[in-house]
Amino acid sequence: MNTLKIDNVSLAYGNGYQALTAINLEIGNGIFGLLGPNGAGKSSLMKTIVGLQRPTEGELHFNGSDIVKNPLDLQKHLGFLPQYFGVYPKVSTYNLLDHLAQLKGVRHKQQRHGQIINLLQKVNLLDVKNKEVHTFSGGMKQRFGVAQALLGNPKIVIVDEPTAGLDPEERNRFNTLLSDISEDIIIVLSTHLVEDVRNLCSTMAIIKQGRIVSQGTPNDFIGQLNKKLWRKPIKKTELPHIEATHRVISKQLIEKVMHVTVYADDCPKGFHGTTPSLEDVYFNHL
Ligand SMILES: Nc1ncnc2c1ncn2[C@@H]1O[C@H](COP(=O)(O)OP(=O)(O)OP(=O)(O)O)[C@@H](O)[C@H]1O
Repeated sequence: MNTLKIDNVSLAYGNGYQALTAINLEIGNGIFGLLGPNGAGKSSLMKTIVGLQRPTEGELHFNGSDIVKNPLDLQKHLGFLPQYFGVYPKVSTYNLLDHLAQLKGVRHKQQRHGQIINLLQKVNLLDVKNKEVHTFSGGMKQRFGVAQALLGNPKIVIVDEPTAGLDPEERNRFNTLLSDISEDIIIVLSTHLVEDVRNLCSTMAIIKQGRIVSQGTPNDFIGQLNKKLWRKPIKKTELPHIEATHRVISKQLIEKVMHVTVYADDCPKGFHGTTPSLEDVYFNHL
């Protein structure tokens, strides 16, 4: 079992901006979802974990090792899948993976070959191993991204907004792949897509303005809202009054009719009970 322990971590940038405040998280094998809106501090936390930023305060340990003092103790076990890839040089998929594997320290040619073929099979790109990556579709590029992140058998993989821009089929395929590889390693998934967290993550935290506002399992989160959410279809003109008198969690257009969901201990007049979703939890915390 791998462990990443984040104790009381704060980060202020050079201009004085406080991006993270007193973050405490303990993460084990499996997919951990870090959910938050744009600007909440997800990338700042990822950069601090991988050692690109030194925290202003607090400690980080990976498998017992102090990774603020010795970032390499995490970096040599790290795979990273960024949101977007840059432009690839005009080399084949196989050769690019071979080059990246060498950079990751996989020295023996035979060992590299075995790993690359195995990974290409896993991400379903073996048939196109001689094609250049820049000719791939978005989904194929993301699967290539998984293969490069897994070179050198990492113990922790950081994934930043991985399904942005993928069609539903590719997104499904990608999520299944991520789920398959997560058994023996830590995957930290940073995203603002609630559905991905719901489908993939065994544990999760919501980050807002640099602070963790809640953490637990998706089911715990949803359980907190049981029998607390009420819904009804409304005319748009009714919305200001409802917002002034209720705690509105979300507004959704269904077949052009606005449906409003509110939080309350008892069912407000004219509303009916609705089953909470992780999205409701997210909106409730924001
Ligand atoms: N180098 C920097 N110097 C100063 N402020 C920064 C720096 N990098 C990020 N910030 C600020 O820190 C805050 C958090 O940014 P961060 O990129 O961590 O958010 P995020 O949750 O990853 O957002 P997004 O989903 O948009 O990438 C933002 O207000 C951002 O402007």
